Amino acid sequence: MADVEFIKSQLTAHPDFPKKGIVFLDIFPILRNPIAFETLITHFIHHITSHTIAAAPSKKIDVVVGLDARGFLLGPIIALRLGAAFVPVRKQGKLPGQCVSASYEKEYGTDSFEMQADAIKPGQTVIVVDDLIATGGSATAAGELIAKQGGKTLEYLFIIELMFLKGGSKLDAPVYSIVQSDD
Ligand SMILES: O=P(O)(O)OC[C@H]1O[C@H](OP(=O)(O)OP(=O)(O)O)[C@H](O)[C@@H]1O
Ligand SMILES: Nc1ncnc2[nH]cnc12
Repeated sequence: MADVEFIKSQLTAHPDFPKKGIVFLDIFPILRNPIAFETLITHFIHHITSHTIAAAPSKKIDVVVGLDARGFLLGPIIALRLGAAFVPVRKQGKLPGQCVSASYEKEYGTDSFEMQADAIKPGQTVIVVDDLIATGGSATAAGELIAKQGGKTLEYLFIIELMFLKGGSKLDAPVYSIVQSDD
């Protein structure tokens, strides 16, 4: 648990950003500190190998999906360490070629997500990685895109979970978060 407290100690809170009434939790101080960043990635990998993969029927993860934009800072590193593919979910209009799309509402607005149509093959096992879950709108949309392609989401992983918004209850697979915030 010392690593959890260390990771938590790096986070900063910014009241009324990007809108009045939102307390924005910033993960970038973790990335500025190489020891904290390494602790974070090692923590995720330990959880994924000892719990997620151990519980998976196929005993492997084929694809790590990262959400635009802060999920891109974590997903590729985790994918490389697992020997898995990395697939981005991007905000609408950024990906070339045929895409699947899903609209969603989040804590401070609405958006649309896309994934390249051939990015996940039917039956592949997938985990979704992002910095934070608030309402769960973003993660729900990502889960829809994975399901549309026949992928099987095993777990959603976040650094931070805003417990009071109960976003995890909307998702089609279990949530793992390192830090749980009640305010
Ligand atoms: O659970 P939700 O209510 O959907 O909110 C969580 C999402 O909101 C933030 O991203 P944001 O859309 O602000 O995009 P950014 O990473 O590009 O700043 C955060 O990084 C999550 O992706
Ligand atoms: N409170 C929050 N802090 C940081 N990112 C967010 N994304 C949605 N809500 C957020």
